[in-house]
Amino acid sequence: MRLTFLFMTPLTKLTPPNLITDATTALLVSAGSFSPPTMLHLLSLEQARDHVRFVLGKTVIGGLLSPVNDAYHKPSLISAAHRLQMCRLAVADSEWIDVDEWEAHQPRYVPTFRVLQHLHKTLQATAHPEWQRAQLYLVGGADLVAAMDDPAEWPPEHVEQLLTEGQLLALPRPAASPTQEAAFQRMLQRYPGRIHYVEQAPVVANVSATLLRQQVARGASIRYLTPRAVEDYIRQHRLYSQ
Ligand SMILES: Nc1ncnc2c1ncn2[C@@H]1O[C@H](COP(=O)(O)OP(=O)(O)OP(=O)(O)O)[C@@H](O)[C@H]1O
Ligand SMILES: NC(=O)c1ccc[n+]([C@@H]2O[C@H](COP(=O)(O)O)[C@@H](O)[C@H]2O)c1
Repeated sequence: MRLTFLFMTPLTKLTPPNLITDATTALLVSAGSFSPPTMLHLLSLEQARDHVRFVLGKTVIGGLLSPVNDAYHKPSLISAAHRLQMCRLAVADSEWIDVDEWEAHQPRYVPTFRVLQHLHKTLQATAHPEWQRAQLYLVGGADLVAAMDDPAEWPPEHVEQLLTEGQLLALPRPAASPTQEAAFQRMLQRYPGRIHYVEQAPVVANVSATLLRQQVARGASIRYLTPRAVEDYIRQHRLYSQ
């Protein structure tokens, strides 16, 4: 039997309730493959936090990376054990971003709205109203939002549930195709006020996990594209090198 209950969402990096003076609080979560995590995954959360603080006027109590379950079966996925460890290394020096292992340790694939549901329940189970009332924001690239327009990939009821549990915070991603652009615009129109677009994000970069895997496979540098500890881990374990 797998002891999935042992993998609790970590709350240790959340802003202590006694330091929260704002009435409106937010928790940010980034769900993805993280195969491997890149600097842009981390920068996206930093830029999302600034947007929520300065534009939406809320106190951000924390940020989480939620690596997808192995059962997602995306061809580029390596085992969750490696992806979790790389994510832990990536956020080790962050005072506010942590890794939520719950999704990766479930016995099957977890649709993203369930990840948010689980976070909501976790916050409700604390004794702190400042955390309990935190609004959940799923942070991702505009490509993630565009993908939600495709019912074959994202069943509409999953998107509806997701936007009942929380809101979306999208960052620009370069090299979007016209089809993706159109899908993104349709999503913005379909869910007014539920999708926030950080159009003026100070840093927009064409960095993806795919790029890092390609760099490693051809023996090229990934320095500064991911934290040094992640780079070292990739080399030590000879990941992505075939
Ligand atoms: N350069 C980037 N700018 C903005 N968002 C990004 C960037 N890279 C990744 N993201 C977002 O991070 C989230 C997690 O994505 P994921 O781990 O699947 O990354 P990816 O780099 O797109 O992966 P892959 O290249 O393997 O498809 C997604 O919402 C994705 O849009
Ligand atoms: N129906 C769903 O909830 C659904 C569908 C597709 C992708 N996702 C999520 O989106 C994230 C990014 O996936 P990709 O790496 O395939 O873009 C992952 O966390 C994945 O679980 C969720």
